Amino acid sequence: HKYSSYNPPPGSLGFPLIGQSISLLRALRSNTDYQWYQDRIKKYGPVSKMSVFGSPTVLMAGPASNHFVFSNQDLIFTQTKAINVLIGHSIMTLSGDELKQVRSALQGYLSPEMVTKYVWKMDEEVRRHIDLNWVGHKTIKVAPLAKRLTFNIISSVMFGQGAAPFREALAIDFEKVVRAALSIPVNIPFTKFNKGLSASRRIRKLLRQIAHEREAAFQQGYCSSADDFFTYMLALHSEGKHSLTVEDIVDNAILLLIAGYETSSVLITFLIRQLANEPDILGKITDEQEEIARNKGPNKPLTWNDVSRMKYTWKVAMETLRTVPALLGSFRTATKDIEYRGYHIPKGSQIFTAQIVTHLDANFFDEPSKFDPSRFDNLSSIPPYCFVPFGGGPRMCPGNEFARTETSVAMHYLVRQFRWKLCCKEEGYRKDATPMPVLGLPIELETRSAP
Ligand code: HEM
Repeated sequence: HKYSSYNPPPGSLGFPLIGQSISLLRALRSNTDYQWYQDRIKKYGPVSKMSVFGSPTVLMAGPASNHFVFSNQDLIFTQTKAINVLIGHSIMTLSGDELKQVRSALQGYLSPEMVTKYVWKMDEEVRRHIDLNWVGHKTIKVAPLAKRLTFNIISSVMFGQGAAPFREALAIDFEKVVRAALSIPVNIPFTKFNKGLSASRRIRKLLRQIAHEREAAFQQGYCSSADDFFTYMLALHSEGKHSLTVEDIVDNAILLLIAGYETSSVLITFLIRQLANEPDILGKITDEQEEIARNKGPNKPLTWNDVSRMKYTWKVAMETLRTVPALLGSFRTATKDIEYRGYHIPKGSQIFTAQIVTHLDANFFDEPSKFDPSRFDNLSSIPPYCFVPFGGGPRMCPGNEFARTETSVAMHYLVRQFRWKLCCKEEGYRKDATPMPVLGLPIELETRSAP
C-alpha cells in the first residue's frame, strides 16, 4: 500500500490456500475451462486476481498479456508449488547467470543440429513401438501407448541404452510425478502429491546412479558428448560452459524428460483422435508421407531431410495444438512490484496466462471451433502472441523442433500402415495437468499396408 493510488487487479482470493483451485480444476476436468476464463474476463476484464494451486495469482488474458508475460524481465518462470518440490533445482527455478548457462546448454542439446542426430533413434523407437503395440491388434488404447512411445524416444535420446533395463519402472514413476503436478503441495499419505514425491525420490536415485556411471566413463575417455545427456552436460562443464553439479544435472534431466514426453504424447494422441474424424485431412497426410516413402529405399530409416518435407503433417499438428493445447499456459512470479494496465501487482504474485484464451478467440481465428489446418498456410496471417502452444520470448519451449520431428516420424509410419475408428465416438476429454481422453482413446484398427 505504499502507492498513493494503489490499484490492485479486480477479483478475490477466495478461501485461504484453496482459493479458486477447486472451481478451476472442476472446469478443467469437465473441459469447460475456456468458458471459465471467459466468465472471469467478462466479470473482471483481462487482468484479475484469484488464488489457484496454492498461490495468489493474477490471470492475464489476450495477446498483449501473452507478450507481457513472455517478455517481461521482472517475471521469472514459475511452476506450481507442487512441481517445484517434485522436480527440484531445475532450469525452472533459476534466474540470472545460472539460468543463462542452463538455458543455453538445454537449447544446444535440443537445437536442430542436435535433433538431426536423433532422427534415427526416433525412427527406431517408432518402428519398434508399432511392431510391438499396433501390428496384429484389433483395438488399442492410444493415450497410454503415445505416452510410452514418447517416453521411450526421449529416454533413448537422453540416456542411450543406459536406462533401458529400468525404463518400465521409470515410466510408471514419471507418470506419478506428472499426475501430482497440480495437486495441493501438502504431504499427506496416499494423496497424489505424496505418491508423486515418493516417485520423484526413486527417479532421482536411479538417475544419480546413471549420472555417476557416465561421469566415470567420461573421465576415463570412454564416451563422447553426443552419446547421452549426462555426458553432454559433463563435457560442457569441463569446457567451463556451466557450473552445475551432478545433482543439478539430474534435476534438469528430470525436467527435460517430463517436458519432453508428456506434451508430445498429448499432441500425438489428439492428432490420432482428430484424424479419425477427418478422412480428407488424413488422405492428404497419407499422400505426403507416401511420396516421401516412395523416394526412399525400403526399410531405410527417415532422415532430417525427409522430416523437413512433412510440411502438411505439421500444419495438421499445429491445428491440433491450437484446438487442444498440450499445456494449460504459462506461470510466472513477479520478482518486484510491477504495474500492468494501471494495476499494481505486488512482488511475489504468481501470474498465469492460459493458451486457450487466444487460441479459441474468433477475433484471431475465423470459426475457431472448425478444425482447419490451412490456417497455417500463411503463418504471418496469424497475429503475434495469439498462437502460443510453445510459449514465446526468451523462455519459449526449446523442444519444439524435437516435438515436430518425433510427431512427424510417428505419423509417417502410422498413416501409411493403418486406418482407425474411434471405439467411442462421444468420448470427451478432461484436463488434469494435461488434456486426456476420458477413456484413454480406444480405437479399432485396420491394417492398410504390410509393415
Ligand atoms: C508438443 C510438444 C510440446 C509443447 C506443446 C511444449 C510446450 C512448452 C511450453 C508452453 C513451455 C513453457 C513456455 C513458457 O512458459 O514460456 C515449454 C517449456 C519447455 N519445454 Fe516444451 N513443449 C513440447 C515439447 C517439448 C519437448 C519434446 C522438450 C524436450 C525434449 C521440451 C522441453 C521444454 C523445456 C526444457 C522447457 C523449459 C524451458 C525453460 O525453462 O526455459 N518441450 N514447453
